[in-house]
Amino acid sequence: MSLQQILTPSIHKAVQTLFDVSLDKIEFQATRKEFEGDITLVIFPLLKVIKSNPVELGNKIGTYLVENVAEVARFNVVSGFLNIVIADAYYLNFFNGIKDDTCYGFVTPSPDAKAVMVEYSSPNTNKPLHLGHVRNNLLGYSVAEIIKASGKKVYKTQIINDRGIHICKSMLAWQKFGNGATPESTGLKGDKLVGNYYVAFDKAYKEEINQLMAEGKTEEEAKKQAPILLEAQEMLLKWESGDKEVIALWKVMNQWVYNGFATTYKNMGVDFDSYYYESNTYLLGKDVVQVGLDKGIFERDPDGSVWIDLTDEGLDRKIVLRSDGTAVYMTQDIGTAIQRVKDMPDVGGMVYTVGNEQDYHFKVLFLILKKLGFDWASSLYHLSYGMVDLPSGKMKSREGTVVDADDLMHEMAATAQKIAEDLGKLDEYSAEEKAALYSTIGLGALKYYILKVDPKKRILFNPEESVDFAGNTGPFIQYTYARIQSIIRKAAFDFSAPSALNELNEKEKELIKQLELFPEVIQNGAQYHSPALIANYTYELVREYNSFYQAVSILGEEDQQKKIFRVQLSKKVADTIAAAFSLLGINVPERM
Ligand SMILES: NC(=[NH2+])NCCC[C@H](N)C(=O)O
Repeated sequence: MSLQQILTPSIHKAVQTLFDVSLDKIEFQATRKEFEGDITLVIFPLLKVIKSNPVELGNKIGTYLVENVAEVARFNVVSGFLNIVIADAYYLNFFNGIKDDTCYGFVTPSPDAKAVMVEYSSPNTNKPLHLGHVRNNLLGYSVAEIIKASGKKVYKTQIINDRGIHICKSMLAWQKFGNGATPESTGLKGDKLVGNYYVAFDKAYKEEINQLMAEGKTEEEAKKQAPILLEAQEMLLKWESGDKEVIALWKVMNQWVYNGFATTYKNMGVDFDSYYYESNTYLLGKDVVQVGLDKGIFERDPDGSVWIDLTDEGLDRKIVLRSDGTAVYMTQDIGTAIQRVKDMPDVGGMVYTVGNEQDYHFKVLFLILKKLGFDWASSLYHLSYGMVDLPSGKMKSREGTVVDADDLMHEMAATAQKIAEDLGKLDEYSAEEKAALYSTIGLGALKYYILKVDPKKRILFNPEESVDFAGNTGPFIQYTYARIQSIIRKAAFDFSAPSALNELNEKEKELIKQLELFPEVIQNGAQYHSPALIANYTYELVREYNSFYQAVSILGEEDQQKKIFRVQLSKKVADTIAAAFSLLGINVPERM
C-alpha cells in the first residue's frame, strides 16, 4: 500500500473525530527538501470546511496521526503545510517486501485486458533506415515496452511501404546500371544495395533534366518528360496490371531490403510481432468508402471522387477516393486500421509512431474512424515526434544529407571505444568482450540521449556529449550499474535474508523513497507515452544512489546488519536500473 493509501483514511477519520466533518478531497505532495518530512498534507483546502487556522489545524491532525497511525513518527507544520515524518519501520518493511520481487514495478496483464497495438518504423523499401527512423524505432519500441509493463497486452507492428513509383525507380536503375549486382556479389547489405540504385536513378534523372533544358525545354517540362521517369512510370503500370517479370524483380529486390532491415533491427534491439505491407493493404479502405457514403459521412463530387467534410471540426475537406476510383494514403490507413482489429480482435487501442509532419493526417484519420463508429477509435494516439539532426560536420553520410542508421550505430560504438580507451579501462578484456561492451555503451548512449527528450522536441544529436561518462547519459547510468555489480561480486557473502536493521539513515531512506516511485513512473510513462519519464526517473535514482555511495561505507561497514542491508539496497537499485533501462531498450553491462 502506498503512503497516500495508508494516510488518506486516517486523515478522514481524524477530521471526522476532531471536527465532525467529512472531507471529499485530500491533497498530498512530496515534502519540500528544506523541511523535515516524507509526505505533506496541504492544509489550506481543508479550511474551506473547517473553521480553524492553518497552524492549529495542522497541529491537531498531526497529533492525531502520531497517536493513531503506526507509520507516522512525528510531524511539523509550516504555514499551511503539515509535513509528516514516516517511521523507518515503514520503509524497511516496504523494502523487504520488494527486495526479491524480480518484476518490481511491472504489472502482469489480466487475461481479458484489451491489447494495444503499437505501430512504429514503417519504412519504405527504396532506401535504408536513417536517423529519423532511429528516433522512430527507439520511441516506438520503448513506448510498447512501457505499455506492456503497465499491465496491457501489446502488439508491435508496422506497415512497410513496398509499392509505388519510388520502388520502380530503384528497380529500373538496377536493371539499367546494376549488371546483375546482388548483395552476395557485392557484399553490400540488401537495403544499401537497393538504396544505391535509388540514388543512381536520381542522378540519371537529373542529368536527363539538364540535357532537356539544354535543348530548350523549361524545367517543368524537363522534369515531366525525362525518359527515365517515363520508363519508371511505365514499369509501375506494368506492375499494377500484374506483369510477371516486374513482379518477380520486385519480389527479389524487396527481399534484399527486408534482409537488410532485419539486420538493422536486430542490431538496434527492436522487434515486431507482425508486419503489414502496403502492397497488400492498398485496396482495403475502398469497401469502407461505400459504408461511409451510406452513413452520410462521406460525399461524392460530380467527378466521382469521394470526400469528407471536416470544416465543422476546424479542419478542411479531405479526399478519400480519387475520381478514377484509386485509393489515397488516407483510404489505406482507414482500411489497415480496420484490418488490424480483424486480425487481432482483442485490440482496444492503437499508437502510431510517425513524425510530426504527419500530424494533420492522423488528426483526420482518427476523426474519420470515430465518425465511422468503431469503439476502439476513441483510443488512438499519434506518437508524434520532431526531427533529429546531427550538428554539421559530425558525421558524413553517403548521400550528403541523410545519416544512415547502421553507420550511426557503428560510429557510436567507435566513439564509446575511444572514450573508454582514453580512460584506460578494460585492459583485461578479450577483444570480443570489448567489442560487445563498446556496442552496449555506444547504443546505450544513443538511445538514452534520444529517449530522455520529450518526443515533440527537436533533437540536435551530439555523439560525444551522449557518451559523456559523467553527464545525464546512458553510459553514466550503465557505469553506476556496473559499479554496483562489482560491489555485489566483492561482497561474496549471503545477503539474501531480510536484515535485522530497525533504523535508517537519511541517504538510505531517500533511496528507498526513490525506489518506491518506480511503479507509478511506469504507469505515468504508459499513460503519457513517455520514455522520457522513465529516463529521468532512472537518472534521479542513480543520482540518489551516488550520493548514498559517497556518504556511507558499504563493504567497509563494520555493523554486519547495516552492511547486509546496504548491499541489498545497492542490488535493488541495480535491478531497478536494469528494469527501467529494459523499458528504453538499453542493455546494462556487468562490468565497465
Ligand atoms: N500508418 C501509417 N500511415 N504509418 C506511417 C507510414 C509512414 C510512411 N511509410 C512514410 O515513410 O512516410
